[in-house]
Amino acid sequence: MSYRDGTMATVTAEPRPWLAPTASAPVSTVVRLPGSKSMTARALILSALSDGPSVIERPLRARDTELMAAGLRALGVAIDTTDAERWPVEPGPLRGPARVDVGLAGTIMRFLPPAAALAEGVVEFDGDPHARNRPLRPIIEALRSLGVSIDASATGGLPLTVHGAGLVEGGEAVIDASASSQFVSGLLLSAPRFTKGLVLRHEGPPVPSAPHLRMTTHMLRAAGAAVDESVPDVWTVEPGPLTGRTWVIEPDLSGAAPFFAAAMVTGGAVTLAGWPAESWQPVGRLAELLTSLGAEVSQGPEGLTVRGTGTLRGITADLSEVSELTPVISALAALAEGPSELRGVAHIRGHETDRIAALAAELSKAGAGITEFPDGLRIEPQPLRATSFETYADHRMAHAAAVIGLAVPGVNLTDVACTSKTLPEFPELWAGLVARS
Ligand SMILES: O=C(O)C1=C[C@@H](OP(=O)(O)O)[C@@H](O)[C@H](O)C1
Ligand SMILES: C=C(OP(=O)(O)O)C(=O)O
Repeated sequence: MSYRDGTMATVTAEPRPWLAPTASAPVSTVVRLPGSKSMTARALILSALSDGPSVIERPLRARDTELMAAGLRALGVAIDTTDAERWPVEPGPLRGPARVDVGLAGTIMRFLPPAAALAEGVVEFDGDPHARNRPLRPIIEALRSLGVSIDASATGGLPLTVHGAGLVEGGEAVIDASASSQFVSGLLLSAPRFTKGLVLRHEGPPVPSAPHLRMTTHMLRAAGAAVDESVPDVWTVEPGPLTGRTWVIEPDLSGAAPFFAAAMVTGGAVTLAGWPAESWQPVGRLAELLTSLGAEVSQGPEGLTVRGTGTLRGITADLSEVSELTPVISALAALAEGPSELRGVAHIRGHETDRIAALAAELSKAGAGITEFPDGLRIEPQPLRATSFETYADHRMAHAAAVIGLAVPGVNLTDVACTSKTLPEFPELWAGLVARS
């Protein structure tokens, strides 16, 4: 059997030890960052499932999105990623056999299998060693209940094989999406193409990352789908065509978080250029959190600006809506004037690494007082010290270490290359930021 191979774009960079630069003056600058990972991923899937061509403007070009594009190409979609600013997508009949490398991307391992189920032929999925530990079983079981044939590992995750039948019947499904909102997003994104559409009901502890679910439903509607989410924990997607269109991707708000943190730690100001007047990302929640930590947040024609005030307060916060911000907020908490308690994020133990355990271990090594809870951390600031900071192949652990390094000389990251997951330019952008301080 000959495979079209979606694994060729894998850039598993060699570990790159890195001494985090320390800031000697306030960081004050305007940063230009690439597009949102989450929006780029959704735009790629929706464009691939549309009945005409699309263009993705200002996409994120990073490991997660390049692997997503490679996976879709392996299924027969033409995606030209030559121009960093503009990716034309030409959908074609989805077909296997194909192999998809998901890297360590939750978006790929949860968004692509439902699309692969629409293909004709066998589609195999695997990824980085740790990707095999990330939760997947609920979405696989939901797909099976919708009539899709899938072989998964004994643990219910990767590696897995989807036996695409060229169509998915669809209908009603029940899922426990408390371990990841991406289970819901993944099913909804392909649902307009299911013969009967989808009525998906969540049963279990609350679904995290509500803003990401809203991003999914907004983008589905923008592509012409009829979606109803008026009943809590129930999403209804009518069957129907998706329309090709131009997607303009917003700058990545979570990717901007460490840069905003740099302004806060150094008493400077960082503006994220190109921030839209209306956003599909949870900018209100981020502004609220940074303000309670002591920052001033404002929006103007130049972009979104975060200003450090010289005060960094500890906070008590439920981060379930914006859980991917936990590492950077934890770094700020470790440098704050008083203790913080960050809760509501049990599911981030299933992110790129067990982020609660990883933050507890590395912040303790740096000298902070840490109490670990099943769903979060209490952080007691103490004078911090030089340390070897393990990054666990997790881009956001690297961001957290970089933020601490601004204030603490001698923070040595075991690897900064893991930032290529969402921002390959991170080390250079960060060094430039500090050099200008
Ligand atoms: O749908 C998405 O694009 C994402 C949803 C969230 O996942 P979880 O709900 O698993 O936290 C978020 O943390 C992740 O970085 C991106
Ligand atoms: C949780 C994250 O990623 P993923 O999309 O791989 O789940 C993240 O980027 O913080």
